[in-house]
Amino acid sequence: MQTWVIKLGGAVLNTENAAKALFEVLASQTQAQFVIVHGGGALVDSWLKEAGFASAKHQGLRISPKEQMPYIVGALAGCANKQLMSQAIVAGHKPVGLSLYEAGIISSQKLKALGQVGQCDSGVQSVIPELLKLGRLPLVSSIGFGDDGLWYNVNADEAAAAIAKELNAEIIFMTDVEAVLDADKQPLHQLDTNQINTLIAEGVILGGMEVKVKTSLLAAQHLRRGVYISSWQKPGNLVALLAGEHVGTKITP
Ligand SMILES: Nc1ncnc2c1ncn2[C@@H]1O[C@H](COP(=O)(O)OP(=O)(O)O)[C@@H](O)[C@H]1O
Ligand SMILES: CC(=O)N[C@@H](CCC(=O)OP(=O)(O)O)C(=O)O
Repeated sequence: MQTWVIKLGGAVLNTENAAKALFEVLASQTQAQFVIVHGGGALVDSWLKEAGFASAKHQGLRISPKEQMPYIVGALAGCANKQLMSQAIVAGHKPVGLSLYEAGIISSQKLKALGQVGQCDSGVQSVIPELLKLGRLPLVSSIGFGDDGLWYNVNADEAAAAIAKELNAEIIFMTDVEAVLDADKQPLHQLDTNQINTLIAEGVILGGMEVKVKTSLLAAQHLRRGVYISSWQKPGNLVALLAGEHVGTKITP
């Protein structure tokens, strides 16, 4: 059976029942098995603000000082993961919440200047195949651990791509916009390497979307086929994408 990794942007948690609607669609798609990798950037923003921290991003990645990590881990591996778990249960799934470590990924520091931001390295054995055999729905946060036992904040798009690679699975990125938009805010149906580089250089694609298109491109190159970025706002998008139809933006290798 084909395995699909679905990257769910954290903003899905701000729209009531949006995740539940998506999980209901997944429950109806019995021809495939699913692994959810989720973000929660907006939740991290609010938890850090409430705790009195300033938070900055560099090319879409949150600079993560050690002293902020308890809040970042609490928001992502705790609150966001467990909120999604609630909605998955209500939609009829039997979810299991995981961090990247249990999902087979070892993390390490990406760049000293970014603090505890992690990259995804060589794997440990993943428990995901066994969970899928048991009919469970893995819900993976983007909190990683290193061989050194330190915890890391990994961008959730990068985390999803690493897990898809590890599982040899298909991947879909579901975010809060219908498609990648051009300078006139019109949806772009397809993007290749050259167009991506140009739009980033022109400042049309920036922030979280910059990480997403770069990561999608790497995933597309690995899979040797197009990878889609679309919105979780219309759950029907997921059915169409699984059926191989065009929704949102296709990133081609
Ligand atoms: N060219 C672009 N087209 C669409 N969205 C863009 C673009 N450039 C930047 N963005 C921003 O990227 C956001 C999606 O990235 P991000 O917030 O990281 O999503 P997610 O949490 O789903 O991973 C959009 O909501 C939008 O604000
Ligand atoms: C290093 C880094 O940037 N980590 C992200 C992890 C969460 C995330 O990626 O959430 P979304 O998918 O909702 O954007 C952050 O702290 O915001």
